[in-house]
Amino acid sequence: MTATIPVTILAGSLGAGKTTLLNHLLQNAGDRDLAVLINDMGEVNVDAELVAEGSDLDVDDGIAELSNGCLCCELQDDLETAVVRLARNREFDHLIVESSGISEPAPVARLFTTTSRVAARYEVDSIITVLDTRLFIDTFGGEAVPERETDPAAESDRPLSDLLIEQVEVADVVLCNKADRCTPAELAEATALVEALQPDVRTIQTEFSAADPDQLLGVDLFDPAQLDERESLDRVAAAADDGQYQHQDHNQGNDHHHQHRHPNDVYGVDSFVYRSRRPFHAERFAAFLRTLPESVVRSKGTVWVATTDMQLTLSQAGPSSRLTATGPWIADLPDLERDLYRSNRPELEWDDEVGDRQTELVFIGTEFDDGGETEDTSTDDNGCERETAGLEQRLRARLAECLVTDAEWDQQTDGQKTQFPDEPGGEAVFRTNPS
Ligand SMILES: Nc1nc2c(ncn2[C@@H]2O[C@H](COP(=O)(O)OP(=O)(O)OP(=O)(O)O)[C@@H](O)[C@H]2O)c(=O)[nH]1
Repeated sequence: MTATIPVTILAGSLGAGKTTLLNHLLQNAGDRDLAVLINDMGEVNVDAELVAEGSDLDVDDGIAELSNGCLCCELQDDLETAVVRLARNREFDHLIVESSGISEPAPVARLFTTTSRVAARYEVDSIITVLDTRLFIDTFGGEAVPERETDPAAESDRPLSDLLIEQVEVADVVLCNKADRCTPAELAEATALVEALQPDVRTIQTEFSAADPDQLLGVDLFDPAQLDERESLDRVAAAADDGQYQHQDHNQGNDHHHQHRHPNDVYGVDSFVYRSRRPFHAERFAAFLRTLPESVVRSKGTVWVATTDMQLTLSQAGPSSRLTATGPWIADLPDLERDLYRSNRPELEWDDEVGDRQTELVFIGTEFDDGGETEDTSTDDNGCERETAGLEQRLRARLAECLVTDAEWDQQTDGQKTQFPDEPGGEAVFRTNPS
C-alpha cells in the first residue's frame, strides 16, 4: 500500500496573508518537497503567478491553479483532476492548498476525506487559518466571544465577518498575522477571542506570516470527527430554520451527502478584471488608491504606471495598497535580451505596439452590482447619458480617467520622481484616507 500524502489547507480572509505564508513555506521548506494548489477567486490567478515567480516551482509542475470559481463547488472535478495530475508530474511529500479568501475551509477539507480518488492518496494534516489580526480586532474587539450576525444556514446576505468566525472555528492552527499593525494588548485580545471560538486551536503571532514551518507542516492536528460534528450541528440548525438548505452538492454518488452554498452568493462577494494597454498617470492613480471605496475588499495584479519602466504588482487589502516593483518590462530590455526572453516564453502575451506592458487587475468586493439602486450616469458610445448600476461601472470609469491622455502619453515622463517604486524590489504603500 502506498503511503498517503499529507495536505495542509490554508484558509483566511481576503488579503490576510495566505500567499505570503505559502511563499514563506516554499522558501523555508528544508528537506520537504512541497507541491501547491492555488484557488483564486478572480478570472486571473494572480497568486499562482506570484508564487511561481518567487519559487522553483512552475504552474503545472509543482503548482496547480484553479481560477474563477469556488474550490468547494463547481471546481470539485477540476480539483480531483489537478491533484491527480500533480502527483503524476512530480514526486512530492506534502501538498499545500490555498483556498480563496471567501472559501469555507470545511468543505475543502471534506473533498480530501470523501472524494474517493483523492481520499485514497491524501490525508489532511491540518487546517491553518491566517488571520488579518487588525481586521479581526476592528471587527470583534471588545466582545467576549465573537458573535455571528446571521445563522450559519442563511442562504444569502451574510456579512464577511461571519465567514471570519467560521474560518477560525474549523482551524487547527491560527496565525494571528499582521501583528505589526496591532498593539501587544490587541494581540493578546485577538488570541483570547480566537481561543473563545476554538478552544483546541494552536495560535501563533506573526508578521508577514513568518512562522516556523515545523510548527505548521507534518503536525497531524486535523480531526475529521470534529468536522462531522460541526456539519451535523449546522444541518440541525438548517432543518430548524425551515429546511430550505440551499443547492445540493454536485458530488452525487458519494456516501457523504454534502450540502453546500456558493460562498460568493452567500456573502455577496463578486469580482471583475480590469485590463488596459495604456499606462496610468502616476498622480491620478495614486489618488484613486487613496480614495478606494470600502466595499473593495481586495485588489491585486499587474500595473503599468507611465513614469516608471518597472512592472509593478499591486496588492490591496482593506485600507492598505502595496505596490512592488518586480523588474523591468520585457519590452524595455535591450533587443537581444528581450528576444531571448520571448523565445523562451512563447506564452508571454505580446502587443505589437507596447509589448508586455499592461495593467491587469482583479477587483474583489461587495456591492459591485447594486441592482441599479445607486443613481449614477455615464455616457454611452452615442454620447447619450444613461443610468448605470453598481460599483463595478463606477470603478471602471474612474480607472479610465486615471489613464494618460494622448498628449500626456507623448510627453517624456520616464525617470520623473513619483511615489511609485522605480528600482527592482522597491515598494510603496498607499492608505485610503477616510473621507
Ligand atoms: N503590514 C503587514 N502586511 C502584510 C502582512 N502579511 C501580509 N501582508 C500584506 O498583505 C497583502 C495581502 O497578502 P497576501 O499574502 O497576498 O494575502 P492572501 O491572503 O493570499 O490574499 P487572497 O489570496 O487575495 O485572499 C500583501 O500586500 C502583503 O504584503 C503583515 O504581517 N503585515
